[in-house]
Amino acid sequence: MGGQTKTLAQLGLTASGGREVSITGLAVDSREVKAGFLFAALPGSRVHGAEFIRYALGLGAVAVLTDAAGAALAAEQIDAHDPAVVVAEDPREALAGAAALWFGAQPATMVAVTGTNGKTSVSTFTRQIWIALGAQAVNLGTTGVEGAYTAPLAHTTPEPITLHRALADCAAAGITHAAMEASSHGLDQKRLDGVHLRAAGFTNFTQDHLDYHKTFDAYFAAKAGLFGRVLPQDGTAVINMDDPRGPDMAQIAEHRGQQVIRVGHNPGMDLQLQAQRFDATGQQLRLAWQGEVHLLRLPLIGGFQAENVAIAAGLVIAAGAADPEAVLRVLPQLETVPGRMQLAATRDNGAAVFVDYAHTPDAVATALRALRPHVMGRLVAIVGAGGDRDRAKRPLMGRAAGENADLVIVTDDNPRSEDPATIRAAVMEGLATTASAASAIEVADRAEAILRGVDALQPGDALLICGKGHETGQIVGDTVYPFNDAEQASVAVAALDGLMP
Ligand SMILES: CC(=O)N[C@H]1[C@@H](OP(=O)(O)OP(=O)(O)OC[C@H]2O[C@@H](n3ccc(=O)[nH]c3=O)[C@H](O)[C@@H]2O)O[C@H](CO)[C@@H](O)[C@@H]1O[C@H](C)C(=O)N[C@@H](C)C(=O)N[C@H](CCC(=O)O)C(=O)O
Ligand SMILES: Nc1ncnc2c1ncn2[C@@H]1O[C@H](COP(=O)(O)OP(=O)(O)OP(=O)(O)O)[C@@H](O)[C@H]1O
Ligand SMILES: N[C@H](CCC[C@H](N)C(=O)O)C(=O)O
Ligand SMILES: [Mg+2]
Repeated sequence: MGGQTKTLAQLGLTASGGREVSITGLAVDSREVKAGFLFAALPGSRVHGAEFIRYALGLGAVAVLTDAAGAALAAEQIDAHDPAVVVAEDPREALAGAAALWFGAQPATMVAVTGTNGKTSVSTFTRQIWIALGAQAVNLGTTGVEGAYTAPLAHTTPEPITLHRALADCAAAGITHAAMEASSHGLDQKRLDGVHLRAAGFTNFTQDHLDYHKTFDAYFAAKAGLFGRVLPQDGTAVINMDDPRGPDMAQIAEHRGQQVIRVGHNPGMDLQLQAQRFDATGQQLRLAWQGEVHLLRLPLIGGFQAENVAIAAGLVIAAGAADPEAVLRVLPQLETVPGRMQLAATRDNGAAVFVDYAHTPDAVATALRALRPHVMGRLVAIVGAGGDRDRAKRPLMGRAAGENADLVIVTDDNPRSEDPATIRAAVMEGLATTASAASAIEVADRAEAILRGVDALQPGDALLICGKGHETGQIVGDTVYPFNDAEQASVAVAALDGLMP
């Protein structure tokens, strides 16, 4: 980690007995420990990280950060080695603070966004607005670090060491503005508690990740932590009040003394979406900032993208510096977020093929309904659900597709360790009670599903390929096979319209 050393005190940590050591780096996984490191032995969902203390000491760890249970496990493993042991009530929170202090720099102006759907879209639009206004900006999340500096990320909200390394790299590259995604896992595990936020946004709250959170209340509480804990009191909350849980989130923010920018369709909103008109390539939007009306064109498909744009505009305004009128003036420059209602191909007969990342019941319904006003003919949907993820959402995704498309093709989407046929059956089961049940088909091979979906398109029809968005692989077992929905859409159109050799 760059040859630097820091004492525990410099990282805000106090070891038992007041022991002080200098450390040369931090690791959350024992396998990544190097000589002189602090090993954060965290309680996990499968195993307590403290089980690996002996291993970490063998690799040269000189300090251990853990909780009381971990300290008891540590006592059994500390023999010849004598590390400094920091016992924290919440070691994940302590690690977040320590990682922030270890890496030091982060972009001066940072905002975060949470919500079941729309985080990548809002953070990407926020970055695009900042860049249009002349700032050096990035977004960080599902699609990596993007914008004026780029780097890959494996998670939507990385654990604190990876996150603060990325933020420090951004700052070193001259990035002054960053918009990040706050996933519910990330919030629950306090991964972003060391980030200095000016503003935070909330998009919506519907079903996902119940495999991890177990209940809707626990899932909501994790998201609410962005306003109730991470965003400081002098920060500004930007809340989508159209969502049924928006008012609850606004109340949590106000209770903390935060300013609230309200976004929504109803009168009285700070950013009010007054009217939208859709056409084949985008939409016309009447958007008012505190009563001042602006008419603008967005080259974006889907009414919900205007909501995401309004939240992004709210975050840029909330983060300060830019004049709100200037923010609204650059909105027509926004571009489609890769894999979010992205026009991937057009058939010779004019029918369009869109790729979208809808992987929750609400997203499937929202994306299909949003496409409808842009389309004159029938809507064809390709849908599948991921393996090793919330099982309860599968039939609901099938139903959402069946209720909102005219023809549905059910296929595979990252079955991972599960039996793909069982996942497809659960999606089909949800479809069974819908109007599209009779015409629905199951096609295991995703490339073939796309070919058949494209083949079904008549003039004026559109196909929405749900679930993979920007992804470039199909995960079967532990193998990632190259797969790209947008590419497959182009291949299918070329094959059917006779452009293939
Ligand atoms: C379910 C989940 O969030 N797991 C996170 C959690 O791990 P865990 O509690 O499952 O860990 P565990 O396997 O029980 O092990 C406990 C501890 O022992 C450590 N360990 C384990 C083995 C070993 O040999 N040595 C060792 O030190 C582990 O690093 C861990 O700290 O704590 C770890 C350390 O902070 C995280 O790396 C890990 O994220 C894993 C990689 C993950 O895949 N998370 C996904 C589900 C995730 O976070 N996704 C969200 C949401 C995306 C979305 O919005 O859809 C994201 O932000 O990406
Ligand atoms: N405001 C919204 N309301 C409802 N659905 C939305 C909204 N924004 C996006 N979606 C749907 O959710 C999908 C994923 O969007 P996006 O990637 O922005 O969400 P995310 O919250 O970052 O997802 P993830 O949890 O995977 O990080 C989109 O492709 C679209 O189908
Ligand atoms: N961040 C989400 C992405 C899901 C995308 C979909 N293609 C799937 O694999 O289910 C998750 O890991 O649950
Ligand atoms: Mg995302």
